[in-house]
Amino acid sequence: MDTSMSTLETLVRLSGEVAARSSRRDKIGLIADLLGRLDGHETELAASYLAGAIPQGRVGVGPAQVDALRGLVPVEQGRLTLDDLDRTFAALLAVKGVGAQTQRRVLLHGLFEQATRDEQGFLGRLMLGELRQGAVEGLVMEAVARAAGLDPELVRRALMLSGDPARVTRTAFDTGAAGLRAIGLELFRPILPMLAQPAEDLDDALACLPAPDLEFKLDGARVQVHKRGEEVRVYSRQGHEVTAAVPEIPELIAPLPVADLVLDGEVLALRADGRPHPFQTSMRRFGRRLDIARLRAELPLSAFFFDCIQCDGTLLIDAPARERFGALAEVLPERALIPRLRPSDAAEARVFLERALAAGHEGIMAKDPDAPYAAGARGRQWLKIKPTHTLDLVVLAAEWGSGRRSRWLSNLHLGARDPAGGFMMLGKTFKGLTDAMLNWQTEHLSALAVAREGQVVHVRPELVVEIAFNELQSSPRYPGGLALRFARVRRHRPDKNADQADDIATVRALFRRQIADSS
Ligand SMILES: Nc1ncnc2c1ncn2[C@@H]1O[C@H](COP(=O)(O)OP(=O)(O)OP(=O)(O)O)[C@@H](O)[C@H]1O
Repeated sequence: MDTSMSTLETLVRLSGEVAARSSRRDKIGLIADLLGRLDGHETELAASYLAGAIPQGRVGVGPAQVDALRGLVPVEQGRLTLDDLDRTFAALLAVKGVGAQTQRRVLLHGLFEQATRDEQGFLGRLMLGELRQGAVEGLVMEAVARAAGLDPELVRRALMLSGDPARVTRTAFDTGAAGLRAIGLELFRPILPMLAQPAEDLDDALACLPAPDLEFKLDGARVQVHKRGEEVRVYSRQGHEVTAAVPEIPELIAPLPVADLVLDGEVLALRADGRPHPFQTSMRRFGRRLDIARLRAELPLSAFFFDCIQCDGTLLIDAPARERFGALAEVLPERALIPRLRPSDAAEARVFLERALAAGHEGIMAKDPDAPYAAGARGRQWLKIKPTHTLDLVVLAAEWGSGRRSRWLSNLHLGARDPAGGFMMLGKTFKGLTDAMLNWQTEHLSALAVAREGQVVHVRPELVVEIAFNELQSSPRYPGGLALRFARVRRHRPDKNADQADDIATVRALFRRQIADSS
């Protein structure tokens, strides 16, 4: 390796080069070259940091602290090694008790004072989790496979199960294919959820999956539940532990007579008549830390499970969906199973969709009964069928309101993700926002503010919002050449990261379909 540069400097430079290249092969080649040149511990650290993951997990540093650290005078010539970083992260986690804050500050200052300007930027993003993107992780894992001469599928699977890029890299280089195959699912370490693709409508879904299983699509929060013996923990879609907020789930799952269990499902608040509360109401319970007992009496949560990833010592991830659902039906009481049907024809499917909508639900899912559980993937094995068009977009800026709304950030500037990096603005809206939502977004967006320009507050592109709209129109005003018509906010999606928002390719595909439908 280039001995005139420290390993951190090399890594940061490479990360910039990878972002600048558009070809996936080039990106993988660059990363694989670096991994091949490093040795031992530094290889696994490099893979992990490039994938945006700190092997020790979260280091508990917030945006304000990072801003202060980035204000420190940088060095001209980098000298930090990846081992230096690793030691600092380990030390940060080890400090506890009286004086811990001061000690943490000293450690962080020590690190940032030895970093170049670019390294400071990289470290900040790494600690805030901003580098952790599925797409980048995929590239790094392919590079590991290439550098270690292994099947990329094997590496991808090991990462999916362990969620730990450093461990997968170490195993790939140390014990190869046999080691990777031995990596199983670890209880109490959530895996990425399988995701769905939108179908245009029921006919489109049936054309794609002629003999699907249909399920209600409930509008709540995704949960992954792990159980070992009596111990049960619940994780959000993002992999954060939320057990304390949803005591109904451990109460339901802990007594089940199986040694271990990993379940996938949705939790939501139902009214006394069994119809769902609006999503925002369900979210008042989910993710809550305080006052749970009181709120629980007022707003009880119900969990509905639709997948079983492990049951009683058997990993079911590669088993066909029908088998996984069979396992679910065997262990869970009927009331905790998602309403589900294998329709014998299109008419029966339509009745099921109408039943779901009449019961106040969002739509239905069509699932391939033979498909394995594809963690982290958004494929055609799961199709979602919803009657209205919605997109998950990212807030790029917000404008202070006027009149009654003058104390709130109101009009949102919305962008779709650009797979080449950044976001493409598609329009603005202040419609659909209740006072509670205005309060919430004003607080959250203020914390993300980076610059002010008159009434406009530019923010870090992190908040995802679900936008309903009537149609797309071509527009020379916006960089993607498209704009939303009659856009309104359906809800904030704090459960999603910006890299999970819809991308411009999805928007363009919608536009093409719209043109085809109207011609
Ligand atoms: N029966 C079901 N099977 C799978 N997912 C379901 C089901 N019912 C509700 N859901 C929810 O729908 C989502 C599936 O759609 P997708 O994978 O596209 O996630 P999403 O982007 O959050 O979708 P949306 O915004 O439409 O809820 C899941 O994440 C889950 O939270």
